[in-house]
Amino acid sequence: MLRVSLHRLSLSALCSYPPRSLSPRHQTFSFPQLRTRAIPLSTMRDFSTSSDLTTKLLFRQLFEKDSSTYTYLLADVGHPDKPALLIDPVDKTVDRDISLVKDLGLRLIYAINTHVHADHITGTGLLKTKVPGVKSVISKASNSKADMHIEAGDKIYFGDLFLEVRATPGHTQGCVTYVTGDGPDQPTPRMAFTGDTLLIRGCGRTDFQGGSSHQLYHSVHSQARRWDDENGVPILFKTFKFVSTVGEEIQYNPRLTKGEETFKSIMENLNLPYPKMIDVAVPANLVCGLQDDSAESVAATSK
Ligand SMILES: N[C@@H](CCC(=O)N[C@@H](CSS)C(=O)NCC(=O)O)C(=O)O
Repeated sequence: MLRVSLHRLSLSALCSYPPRSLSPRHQTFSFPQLRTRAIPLSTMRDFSTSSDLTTKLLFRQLFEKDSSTYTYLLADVGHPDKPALLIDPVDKTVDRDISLVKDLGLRLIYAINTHVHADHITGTGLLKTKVPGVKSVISKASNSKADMHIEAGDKIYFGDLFLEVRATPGHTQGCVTYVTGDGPDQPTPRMAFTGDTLLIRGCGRTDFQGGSSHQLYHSVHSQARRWDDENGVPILFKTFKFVSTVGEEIQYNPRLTKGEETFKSIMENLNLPYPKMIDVAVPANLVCGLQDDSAESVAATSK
């Protein structure tokens, strides 16, 4: 599933927050600055938006029903190229995503994963075969194949806008959260795409792929808690509701409002069945969803 989530990483990575400054290798991802007209954010209905957000950032929340995955499309429509990125695309819905990108006149430049998913096959590899120039992105700590390996503190530019990378370990090894940029020209309110770690009134399971309840708990309580102090970063995510905030989850999340020992006990006793696709999805997602560089995804070839 794709939601706004937190992922698992080392303590040193967590300590790297706030993000370090942009290194030259990341500056190569930026685009020249430009602005354009307002685009309404019809899917962001639970909190107010500023003029910055509505004039520059195009945002769409997309859904894949079989795995209940949310994919997010973001674009800088203030830039002449309208550069766009997809966060957590699913192989089954790649054609839908490409159609939308075309309809909106966007130029897709990145296909990004929050982590190595266990419940669906990523669409990043397939997007690369179908859309020239698209680069796949995943965290270095995930030990997965991709064009770009990011880590805490990195910035991913699309036009004048950017996402900050924050290490949020706990659900899987290498989980990261992507947070929209901070600054006078960046959209407000800021948004965090947490994948599966922090969910609205829930959190990702921690019983496989190097999951750790201890790390997940500290991702939220030692790190994400501070995000609200910055600007009130809302968490955009899936399942029943569209939007929450880090602060709201810290106050009301039935798992994460408990002490760490109680949280660990809750997580140890979830008794969830393994995701149906885990044996296919994890190996596939370690190689961008494609067994090789052909245009067929693992899901397509295994049917
Ligand atoms: N029904 C799904 C798997 C459901 C599941 O285990 N979800 C994961 C995220 S995908 S690995 C999870 O962390 N759930 C947390 C929870 O509290 O349910 C399937 O079979 O695909």
